[in-house]
Amino acid sequence: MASEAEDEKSWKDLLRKMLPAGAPLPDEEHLDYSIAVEYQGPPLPDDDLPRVDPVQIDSLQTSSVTSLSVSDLSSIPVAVPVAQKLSRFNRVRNGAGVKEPGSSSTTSSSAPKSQLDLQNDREGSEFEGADQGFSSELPVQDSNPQQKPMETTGGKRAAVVTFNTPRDSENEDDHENDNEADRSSSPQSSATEPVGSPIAWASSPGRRTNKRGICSRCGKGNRLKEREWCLVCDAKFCSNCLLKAMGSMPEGRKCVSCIGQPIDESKRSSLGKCSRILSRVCSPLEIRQIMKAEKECPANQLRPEQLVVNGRLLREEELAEILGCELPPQKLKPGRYWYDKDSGLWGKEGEKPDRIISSKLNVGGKLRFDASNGNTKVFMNGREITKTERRVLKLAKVQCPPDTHFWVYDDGSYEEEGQNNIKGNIWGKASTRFICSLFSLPVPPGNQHGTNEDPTTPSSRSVPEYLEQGRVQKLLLFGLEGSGTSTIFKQAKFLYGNKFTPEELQNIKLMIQSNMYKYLSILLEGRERFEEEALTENRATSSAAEESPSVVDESEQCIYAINQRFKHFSDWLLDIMATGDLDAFFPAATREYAPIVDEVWKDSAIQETYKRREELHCLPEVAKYFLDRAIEISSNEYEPSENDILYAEGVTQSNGLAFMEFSFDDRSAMSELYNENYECPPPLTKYQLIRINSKGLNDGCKWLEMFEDVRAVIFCVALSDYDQMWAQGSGLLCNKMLASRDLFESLVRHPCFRNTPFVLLLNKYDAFEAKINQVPLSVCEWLKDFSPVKPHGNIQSLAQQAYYYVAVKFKELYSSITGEKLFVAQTRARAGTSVDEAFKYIREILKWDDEKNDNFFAMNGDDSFYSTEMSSSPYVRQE
Ligand SMILES: Nc1nc2c(ncn2[C@@H]2O[C@H](COP(=O)(O)OP(=O)(O)OP(=O)(O)O)[C@@H](O)[C@H]2O)c(=O)[nH]1
Ligand SMILES: [Mg+2]
Repeated sequence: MASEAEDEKSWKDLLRKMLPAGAPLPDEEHLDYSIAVEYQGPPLPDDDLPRVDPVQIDSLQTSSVTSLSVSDLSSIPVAVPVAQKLSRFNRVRNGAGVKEPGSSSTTSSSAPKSQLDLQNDREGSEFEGADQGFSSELPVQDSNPQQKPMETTGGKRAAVVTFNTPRDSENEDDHENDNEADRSSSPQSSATEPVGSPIAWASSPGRRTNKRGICSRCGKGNRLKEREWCLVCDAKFCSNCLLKAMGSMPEGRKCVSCIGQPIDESKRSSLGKCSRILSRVCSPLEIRQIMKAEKECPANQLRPEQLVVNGRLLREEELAEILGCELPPQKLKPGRYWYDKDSGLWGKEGEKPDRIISSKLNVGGKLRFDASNGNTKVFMNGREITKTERRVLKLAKVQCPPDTHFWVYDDGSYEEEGQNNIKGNIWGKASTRFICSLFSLPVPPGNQHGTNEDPTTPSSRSVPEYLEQGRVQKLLLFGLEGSGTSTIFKQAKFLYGNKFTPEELQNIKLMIQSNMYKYLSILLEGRERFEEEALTENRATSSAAEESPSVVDESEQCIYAINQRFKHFSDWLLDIMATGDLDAFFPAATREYAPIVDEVWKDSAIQETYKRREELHCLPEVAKYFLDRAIEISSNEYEPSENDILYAEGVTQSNGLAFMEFSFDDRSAMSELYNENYECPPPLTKYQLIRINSKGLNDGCKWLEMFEDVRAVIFCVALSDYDQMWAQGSGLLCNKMLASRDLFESLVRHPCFRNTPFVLLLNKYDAFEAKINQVPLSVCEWLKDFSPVKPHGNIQSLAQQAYYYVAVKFKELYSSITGEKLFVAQTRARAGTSVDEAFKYIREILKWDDEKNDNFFAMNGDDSFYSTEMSSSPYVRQE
């Protein structure tokens, strides 16, 4: 390792070469402002830089520290041609020291390097400022009280622009580690290590704290700051230190001292993916080179000894064969895999198939029967298949009783072992390919097998998209009956361009028409009940009054009475409903009976009955919406409007499971930032929205197990349910909000969703707003502690306060189970904009979650813009 003196000399030499002949070396005063001001020793010879001992820094007094704010910097000319930027880049590549000589602000042409640094610093500072705006200013928690004055001005963290030496950062790290021994050894090491050399700190990884967001080099920052990670040692750097620590990145993002070393495997998925911070400090051309090197350089490649296939370690040539084949496994990571070379199926050992790769590769050992840990007694090419595979085969109508042995070829054709009779093509049907995609089973890429299905059926229409399963993000939408999941689902369909086909529209029309009869029959039945009750009451009161039985014209006295014609119609309809034969009469009867439906609905007896709709259990809110238009809806020409479809019940209730695929414009403010250096934006992310209604859930939760790679669970709760009762499976009535909470809890605890983020949609906010002033939230046992702050002098409405309170209750519950943060959004599902906002919010959560996992952007969930933290809720009654 070069000594400090040598290192300083070498960068000074380099600087001289870069400057015009005879130009003086820039003085030190812009180098590290805080340090330069502090230096009070005798004048130094030109070649001797002030060396500041970290201990000395510790002892600095606040008064002697000058900080330069971002606004000060803006007066310094900062235009830097690309060539200069590159020359700086190369300088770092050459391993020159990192303690940057500054330039005088007036000699712009003679000091390209330090101007760039200033620019970088400025950019970094600006960004940090923006960050703070986003995070509502989090002060850095610094455990070193002496250090604090260095960074504070007037009690607030100033945007200090310094060229911090690693000595400083070590020092800060030391404090964070509380490692006295380390600290005392620092001055000594400064004698042998070049000040500011990345090697100086990189060779002592023990010094690095894993504190979120703290730069491993300068020791500054907080958990909200963007950082770039070293792919090898996990050290992280702020935008100021990034290039100094990583140099020209010949193997991608590695500290200079980590070059040549294999990457940390947990970061493999981020190879070649540029981060925002990098795109800020490098030009697009540089980024392209770095990303290419990161993906392609030998040191970052998988090594054969990292892979076991069918129980055997791979050899060099086998790995080459896998990686070089036509259809290699994507994103291959070290691990144990199984491979069926006849079908091309490939998966992780003990798991269901993950993808289909090229067949007939000579790699690994022999496929074992228990390779995927199946227990179905159904075998495919000798491997016992998993339950999910069997379920999908069954849905695809492939006969597979126990002890079936299939032989599947790489074109998808299959036969029973030893029968020499091809029975069909497993992936031939579009519907099968769709089901595979839904349950995360692989399908051959491309539509190579054609389709023998009618291209107008929904499943075959969308097939090419389903095949791109790698990029589809599954969103599971749940909720208790009536919470609004199907409304949200339909809104998403309208919003994101999924049109209903003419066939679907026709079915919806029939459904709306038949629902109308259903609603009317509920009203007629209720009317009968109310009439009987009223008459019984009448009889009781009149017999008590007169003591003598008299003939009373009962029908005239009761507001629930209807005329004979209506009575006939009512009896006929209720009989049909009782036998469950409604569909047999429609649509034939629809037009014929439309006038009488209209008349009956407008009849005063029915209107009186409707007034007591709270007592009619199954009458949905939308009954009036449709019955008011009975004639129009019954006509042949009727075409359901978007609203009709939205309000119609039953549109999404097939098997308790409905799905759709969509994508929407991803260019949020954040993604624009991210992509600003790229010519072509990345393809739109596809989402698959899967709605399971609560009936489907009750079914032993069998569906859940099949959705293992869900990106997010969206749980929908109707806010206005807090005063509603609901019949549980056992028939017992309970508060509907409590029932929702219990269902939510059971999903959160479900092992399938252990690592899946949850988003809670508190829906029906409009109905909630209307109700909350009439019915106190505390009628729900779980919400009885709600104590609103009096509206007087309080800008938040009662509904808003109540909403936050409910959100917090769910958040508390969620975090008590998972220790994680629950994301909450408010919706009014009948309004498209509200649902659109909710999905955009969900999209940001997914991006955030991705970035969190990729370690690119270590932001804590607590800082979500949408946070409704407990601490922020003043509505929890303080005991
Ligand atoms: N006022 C209001 N009504 C809503 C809202 N969201 C849904 N609804 C209505 O509430 C009723 C139930 O909504 P659905 O979307 O069918 O609820 P679900 O979750 O699908 O329930 P099931 O279909 O019973 O499984 C429908 O009449 C919707 O029109 C909302 O935000 N505000
Ligand atoms: Mg519904």
